[in-house]
Amino acid sequence: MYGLETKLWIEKKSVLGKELATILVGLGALRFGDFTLTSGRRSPYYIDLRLLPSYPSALERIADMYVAVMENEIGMSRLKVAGIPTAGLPLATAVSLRARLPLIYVRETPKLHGEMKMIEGVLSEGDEVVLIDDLATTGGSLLKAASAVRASGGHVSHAVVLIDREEGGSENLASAGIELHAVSRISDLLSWLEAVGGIPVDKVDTIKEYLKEVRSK
Ligand SMILES: O=P(O)(O)OC[C@H]1O[C@H](OP(=O)(O)OP(=O)(O)O)[C@H](O)[C@@H]1O
Ligand SMILES: O=C(O)c1cc(=O)[nH]c(=O)[nH]1
Repeated sequence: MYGLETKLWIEKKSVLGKELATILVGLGALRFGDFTLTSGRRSPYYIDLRLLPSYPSALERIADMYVAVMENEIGMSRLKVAGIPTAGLPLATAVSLRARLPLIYVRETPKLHGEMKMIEGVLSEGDEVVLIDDLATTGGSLLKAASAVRASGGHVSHAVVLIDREEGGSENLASAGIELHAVSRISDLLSWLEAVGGIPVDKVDTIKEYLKEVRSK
């Protein structure tokens, strides 16, 4: 059985998810069409969280949601946050400012001039690093960043995203010893939007069908 504090956090997190869904729909960040994802997978929906930094008040609220997840599910002492460019970097920067935690960022490929680094900022042997990205699909981008941080001596046990698209990311990260934390899962966002009529019924069905198909593979 969960303790009272955990039950309270579950309630709070559910409210955060509803607020997140409202922000996403309000900003037009939830798109429908035929999208090729970074993993090569084809998806009938896409969430564009790169819009968020163009709306500072929304970005600030979103940063506080990440911080709430970190406080309640990870603990905040002696952490560094690592932003995963491109989408994750402005979000991690906002989290770093709200939580007063040091920021590093992990390039996708090592820089080919200057200091030729893959990781920017101050990372020391043994530092506890929490990865921050906008969302997880397969978890491949987070795994790649975790490898780079670990190769430079950092410890990575947690990753935080706004949205878990529930396409294997959590399981793939768990096999590398990383717990995935998400402000909300796509299925929870969808339930709320369906309940309040936040998106058309045929769009809800499109995502549900897609999730069913992904899960059956
Ligand atoms: O869990 P995964 O299967 O790795 O997919 C999720 C990743 O895909 C997107 O990044 P993208 O590669 O489009 O790069 P960008 O942030 O630079 O636009 C997103 O921002 C995540 O980083
Ligand atoms: O998996 C991805 O590449 C991806 C999915 C999504 O919804 N949004 C995004 O920016 N990337």
